Amino acid sequence: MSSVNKLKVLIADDDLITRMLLQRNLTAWGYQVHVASDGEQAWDIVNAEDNLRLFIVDWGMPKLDGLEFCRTLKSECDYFLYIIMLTGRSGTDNIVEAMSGGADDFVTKPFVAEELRVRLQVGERILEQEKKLEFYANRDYLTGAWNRRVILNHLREEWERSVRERTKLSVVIFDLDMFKQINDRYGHQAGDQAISVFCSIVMGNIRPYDKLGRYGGEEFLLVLPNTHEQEAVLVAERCCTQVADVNIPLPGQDTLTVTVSAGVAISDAGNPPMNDLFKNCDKALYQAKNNGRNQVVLYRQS
Ligand SMILES: Nc1nc2c(ncn2[C@@H]2O[C@H](COP(=O)(O)OP(=O)(O)OP(=O)(O)O)[C@@H](O)[C@H]2O)c(=O)[nH]1
Repeated sequence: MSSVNKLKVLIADDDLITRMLLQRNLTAWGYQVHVASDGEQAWDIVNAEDNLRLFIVDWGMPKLDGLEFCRTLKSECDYFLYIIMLTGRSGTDNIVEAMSGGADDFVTKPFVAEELRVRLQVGERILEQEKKLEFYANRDYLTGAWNRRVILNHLREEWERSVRERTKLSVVIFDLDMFKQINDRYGHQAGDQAISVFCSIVMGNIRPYDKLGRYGGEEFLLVLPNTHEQEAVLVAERCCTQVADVNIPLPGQDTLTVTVSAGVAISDAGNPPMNDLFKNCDKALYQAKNNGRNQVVLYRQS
C-alpha cells in the first residue's frame, strides 16, 4: 500500500514511551502516522493536514488537554471524525465525561495492542460509512457533480465572499442540446453516458476551488470564484468544444456525439445581486439556444 492510500491517524500524547509504542504499532498496521506531544501541536497538525479523520488522544496533556481538543475538533469540523481517547483514567465517570465531550471510544492505559487495533478498525468502518452517506447526501449519483442543494448553497457563499472581498464571481449554466432527441434515438442509457462524459470533461477543465453542480436533468451550474467574464467564457468554450469533439462509445460499434450550450454571467463585488446573476445567466443560455446551440453566450446588460 502506498503512503498516499494509507489512512492517516493522529496520535497526541505527552508521554514519549506511549507515543513511540503507538507509532510503531500503527505503522506496522499500515497507517500513516502523525505525532503530537501536546494538544496545541495536535491542533497545528489538524490545520496542516488534509483528510485527517482518525485520532488517538491522551486526556492529560500540556497546553490543550485531550478533552478540550476533542470538544474543539468536534465543534469546528463539519465532517465526521473518529476519536479514541487513550488515557490513564478509568471508570464510568471519566468514560461519560470523555464521550460526552466528543470522544467516540475510550481505552485505558496500559493498552493491549490487539484491542486497540480492532477499535481502530471499528473507527475505520464508521468513517467509511460516513463517507458514503456524505457522498449520497451531497453528490449527484450519476455524475459525481454536486447536487442542486449543495451547488446553490455554494453559489450563495461565493457570492457573499465576492461582496466581502470585492471580487468578480462568474457563473456558467450548461445545458445539453436536443437531449430529448438523443434519449429518443439512442435510449436513456446512452443519454446517461453522454451526461457523465460531459461532466468528466468539465471537471477536467476547472480549478480545485471551482464547483460543478447538477441543477436539473441535463442542466449544470458551474461556479467560478474570483474569475473575470473573459476567463469564464474561455473555460465554458473549452468545455463545449471538447464535448462536441468526443465520440461517446455506445454498445456495439456505434458512437454518439452531443453538443452543449452555455450561458455566462458575472457579479462584481455583489453587483448584480445573486438572484439577478442567476437570471442573467439563464437569459444568456436562452440566447445561446436561440442562436442555434453549441455555443457560449456572455450576458451583457444591454
Ligand atoms: N438519459 C437521461 N435523460 C435525462 C436526464 N435528465 C433529464 N433528461 C432528459 O433530457 C431531456 C431534456 O429535454 P428538453 O428540456 O426538451 O430539452 P432538449 O431536448 O435538450 O432541447 P434544448 O435544451 O432546447 O436543446 C428530457 O427528455 C429529459 O427526460 C438523465 O439523467 N438521463
